[in-house]
Amino acid sequence: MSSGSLRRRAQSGILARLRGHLVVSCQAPAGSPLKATAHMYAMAEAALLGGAAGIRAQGYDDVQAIARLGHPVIGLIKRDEPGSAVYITPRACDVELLAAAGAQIVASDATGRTRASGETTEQLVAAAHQSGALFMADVDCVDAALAAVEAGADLVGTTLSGYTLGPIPHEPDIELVAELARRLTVPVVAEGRYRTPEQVRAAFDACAWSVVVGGAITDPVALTRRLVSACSHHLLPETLGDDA
Ligand SMILES: CC(=O)N[C@H](C=O)[C@@H](O)[C@H](O)[C@H](O)COP(=O)(O)O
Repeated sequence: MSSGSLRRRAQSGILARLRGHLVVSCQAPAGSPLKATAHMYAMAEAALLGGAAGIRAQGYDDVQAIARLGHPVIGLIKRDEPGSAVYITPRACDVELLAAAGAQIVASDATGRTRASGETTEQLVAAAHQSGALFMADVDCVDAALAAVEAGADLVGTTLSGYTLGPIPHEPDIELVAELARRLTVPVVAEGRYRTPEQVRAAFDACAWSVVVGGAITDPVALTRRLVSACSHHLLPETLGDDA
């Protein structure tokens, strides 16, 4: 058995560690003052202290640092490529890098949109498996999920639901979680716009394997904005100005 297959067999224990648990996505958006590996590492430590079972992390350096904490890591590399809308781990070489950095699971766009490289989901799955990692398909709909499982994905996330067509909804897509859990035999991860304990519970009620929460925990800029929008200075008539 190749070293990749041996390592991958060990990784299936990773799925058991995530079952029924919260995974926290520790990623800082471009321009955030928190965009540094040290900050994301501290964020991951805080999430684990709070009871998260795993971390979703972006970029080689963050994945490598966070993997040292000894908990399951879902790794991805976000990269815009000309001529394609695919930006989550678009290439097989990204998959190999993430596995080398210590990600036991590599997440990649599996929406069915064409990758700039022309590589297929089968090729990215093969790269993950040869590197000893599991492949998480980030999908937006049922058809994409079915195709990803056919291509060999080990787990499927609703990560990209609401991000491939029209305006981004406010609520998470719990219906998609329920539908995928009914139709797939691989674990279904609920991800995207989860903000409250009620939503997390609803995802588990819909048979999610794990729930990934990002911005509601790790984006203080967005969290501050939400509360600032309720402050009374927004309600003052403009004519009063700041000195009133
Ligand atoms: C759509 C996309 O690019 N999602 C990314 C995937 O890695 C991240 O930016 C999200 O933060 C993550 O999916 C968690 O979602 P939320 O931050 O909504 O809890």
